[in-house]
Amino acid sequence: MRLHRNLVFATIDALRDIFNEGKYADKEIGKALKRDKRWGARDRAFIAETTYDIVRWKRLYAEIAEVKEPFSRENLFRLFAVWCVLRGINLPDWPQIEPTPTRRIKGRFDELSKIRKIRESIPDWMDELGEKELGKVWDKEIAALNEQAPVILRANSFKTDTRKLKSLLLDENIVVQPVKGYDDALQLVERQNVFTTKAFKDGLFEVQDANSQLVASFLDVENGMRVIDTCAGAGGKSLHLAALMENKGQIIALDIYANKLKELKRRARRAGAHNIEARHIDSTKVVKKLYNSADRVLIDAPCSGLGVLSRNPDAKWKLEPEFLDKLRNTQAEILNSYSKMVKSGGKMVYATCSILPSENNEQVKAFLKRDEGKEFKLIKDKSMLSSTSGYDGFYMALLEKNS
Ligand SMILES: C[S@@+](CC[C@H](N)C(=O)[O-])C[C@H]1O[C@@H](n2cnc3c(N)ncnc32)[C@H](O)[C@@H]1O
Repeated sequence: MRLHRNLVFATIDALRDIFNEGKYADKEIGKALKRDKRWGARDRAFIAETTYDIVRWKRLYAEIAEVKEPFSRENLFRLFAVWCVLRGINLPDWPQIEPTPTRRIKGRFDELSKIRKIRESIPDWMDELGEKELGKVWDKEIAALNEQAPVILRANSFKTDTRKLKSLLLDENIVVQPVKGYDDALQLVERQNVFTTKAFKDGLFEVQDANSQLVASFLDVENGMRVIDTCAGAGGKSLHLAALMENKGQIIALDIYANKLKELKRRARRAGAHNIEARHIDSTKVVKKLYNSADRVLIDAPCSGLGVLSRNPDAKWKLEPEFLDKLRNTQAEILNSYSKMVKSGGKMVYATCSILPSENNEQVKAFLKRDEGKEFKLIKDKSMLSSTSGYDGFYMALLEKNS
């Protein structure tokens, strides 16, 4: 592989802002990609994938390169040199890149790979927590979460189906395959930008992980129901619920962030979902008004996101144990409060994109024991691991309120 100086420099600048200024990887990559309009698909893929790789492997590479944060520009180039050597790419003869003995990098890699938290490039606390909560499974799970996530589409059943969409995408030179066990899912054979396709602009699909596509179906919705998506964000699940309900009935999409709901409305228009009403939670009144009113309630709770590390590797470095404690309290409060929106005989799904029992089944168990949960019973739950499914880690529990 021949390395292009301007692409590498853009990558180094993005890494500087992500590592030293705490910026979000997806935003910085987006900014970097706008630097030169002449860059083609491969150039853009190089910047995105190299940046994500170095973010993912920050701890391992920093230990190999013997550099510490905050990283100077020289340090960032040393991390980049490690990336090159471990991928078998010849180091370019540039003044920014110190001549580094390849053998030394490989030797340190072999040595350091014996220690899991360094091999898997995660903070000490995360490794301890993963082992405490998942036991032996953690070893395989964290390895799977370090793999690059596949790109999965959800065919929008209002407008198309997987067979038709596959053929339309092929006309745009995008090859996809159905995913067994996931009715509306198509997997990209090769990573490509799908957002510029006509099919996307026409609202024929959303990009959504395969396991995430199981959540809306778990809620057991029917046409004509009143459904509340309490933590709707930009609407991934609301859009899916609207499709499952064939636009019949009502979906109320709530979130504490108005900007996310604005994006939800834009996506709903594109998808042709007309039965979603977005309501910003700007006071407790918004929630209270909805008590005992819904046939179905979805709580897609804010969580650690440990199940989606392959998609958001910078979460490894942004998450902190104290924040996780706060999140668990928020999850319990949300369960207490939003469960009140369920009508007698109605159902509720509590879901997270976490793999930690303390955010998942243990939250549900504790809820069922509290006063707020005494009218509910657990119908079924499902934990999805990345190491066994090949997709994001998710949890979902279906609960029913007594009639
Ligand atoms: C896992 S994300 C939701 C993703 C979304 N359902 C989707 O499918 O695209 C969790 C959401 O909960 C929202 N949130 C956090 N605290 C909340 C609260 N107290 N009430 C409602 N929403 C909350 C966050 O803004 C975030 O959008």
